[in-house]
Amino acid sequence: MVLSSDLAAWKKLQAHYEAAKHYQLTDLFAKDPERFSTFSRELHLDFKPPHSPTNTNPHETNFLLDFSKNLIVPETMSLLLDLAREAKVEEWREKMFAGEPINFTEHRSVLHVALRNLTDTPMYSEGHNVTPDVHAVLQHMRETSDAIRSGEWRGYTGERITDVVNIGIGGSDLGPVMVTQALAKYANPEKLRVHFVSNVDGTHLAETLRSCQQASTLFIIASKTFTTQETITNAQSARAWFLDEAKDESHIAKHFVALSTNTAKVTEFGISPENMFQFWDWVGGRYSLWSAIGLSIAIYVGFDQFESLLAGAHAMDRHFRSTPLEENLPVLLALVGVWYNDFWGAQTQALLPYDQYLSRFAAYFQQGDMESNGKFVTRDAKEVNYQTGPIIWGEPGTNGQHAFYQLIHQGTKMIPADFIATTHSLNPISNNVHHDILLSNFFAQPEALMRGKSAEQVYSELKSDPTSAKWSDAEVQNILPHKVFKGNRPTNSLLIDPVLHPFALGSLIALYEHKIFVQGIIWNINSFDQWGVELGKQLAKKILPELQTSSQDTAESLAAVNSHDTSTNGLINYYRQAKVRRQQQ
Ligand SMILES: O=P(O)(O)OC[C@H]1O[C@](O)(CO)[C@@H](O)[C@@H]1O
Repeated sequence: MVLSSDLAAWKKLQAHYEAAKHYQLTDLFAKDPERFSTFSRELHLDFKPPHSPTNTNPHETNFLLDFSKNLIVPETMSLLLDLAREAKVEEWREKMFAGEPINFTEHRSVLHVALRNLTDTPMYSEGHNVTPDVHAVLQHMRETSDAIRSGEWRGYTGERITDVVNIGIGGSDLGPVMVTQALAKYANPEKLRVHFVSNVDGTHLAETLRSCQQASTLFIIASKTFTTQETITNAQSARAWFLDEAKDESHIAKHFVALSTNTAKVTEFGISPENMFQFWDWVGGRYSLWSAIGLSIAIYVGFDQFESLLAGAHAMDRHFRSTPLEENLPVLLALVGVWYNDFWGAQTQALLPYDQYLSRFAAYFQQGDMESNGKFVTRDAKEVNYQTGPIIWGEPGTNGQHAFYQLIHQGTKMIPADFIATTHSLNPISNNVHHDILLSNFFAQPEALMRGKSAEQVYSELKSDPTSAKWSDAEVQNILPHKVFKGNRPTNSLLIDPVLHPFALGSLIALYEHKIFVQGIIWNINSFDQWGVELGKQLAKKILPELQTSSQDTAESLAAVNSHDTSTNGLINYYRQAKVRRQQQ
């Protein structure tokens, strides 16, 4: 396979689209009373970590995926399933689980699924059983997080740790940020706070450290490569801040730990090997929250909760690996996404969690999806002639409703949207009235997007309203079109039952990870490398020395930089002049 658009099912879908583009969702529902049951799936997942009999957290969850409010009929789904089979989704799925080096541009397996394999079943990365290695690091994480949470781990003055600062970026930040927010209910921030510093902008570190004390702060330097400029710069500045107070470098051992694959660089930084948590190059950065990168999560909510998160993901892995495509939730989500992305010309995919705990969910999957599937050549190095990964965006409901939903309802773009909610609130305050209101919006928005509001409906509303009833016909005709909603806008609704506990969250994240995997296979791209982030980094390295000025420089004497295009030169020179002018004042 070279171009997916050459596949027979792709061509059939193109032909099918010619009929589908006239579909009206309301008609499809009117014609088919069984539509909801045809296009929805319930899934029960459970899995108990076999080696943790004392972990009494819930280890089961239920999902209801309703994809009936999509511009599909049974034939659409059957063609999309044909496409998945023709693209060899099942074979590639097996290759991933078998640890084959499917990330071929970096010669690596893609084995984040092994990180949540809490059983003794061997999983191999290119012939090596990684399960014992994974379990050993998990044990190290358990011991360390227990010691920090219990107060056994003390800082250099004998104080207990009250603040943990994770310094990392991209996959070494976004997952722990998202999950610690999502599981805040399970934490005790009065005893232990976590902070995340990612931006190389000094403001991020400086503002974070304002509420921390050296004697009670633990820094986690999270970097797979341990060469990422932002992270190493922040780590060096954190080290300087710490030593400014602690003075003696030997105290670093109690205040700095590293999460990395790069032992040499970690040692060079001054962190001892026993404070290093290993992971492996078969863990992609954006799939690494399940690895040692999750240490801040384990410290914040406790290792048992972290383990339950892994168990939830493992349960979803089992579902993904063994369930026929027709019943497979990640596959179904992926296929519906491909339908809009490649046949309807949709450019974006909104993720709209009606759950404040998931406030960073869309931000997390911006990296998860866009770094994975933002590719323009196939695995066989041919330029695609179809769309690959969509633009991912979103905010929690109901906030989004008061911000950007106007465009989703009445704008000119098709925005497929996933609505996500739980059946129960972890905070059923005021007799659960908040959750009922939240969920009434969760149900209403997809309904409104589908049904819209016709000119006739608007007309009768205007006529029955005492103010507008007095309007002239001309006035009515002038206002009326502004109040029309065309509707027919597609959505998925995902209900999680009962609550967003760690197991459920783990399953949810893995659901979207596998969705991204399936789409990447269908587009015949390598979803596991990220060369697209390199060029900007290379140019920044070249520019950095050009920004240097000396204390002798004046605005008049400063030589102009002219090694770039005139725009880049102009911007750099403006900055250099501003620097020098400031130093002259
Ligand atoms: O963990 P590291 O090596 O510091 O990398 C951080 C991030 O940088 C990237 O390589 C590029 O943004 C991501 O894939 C990765 O998550």
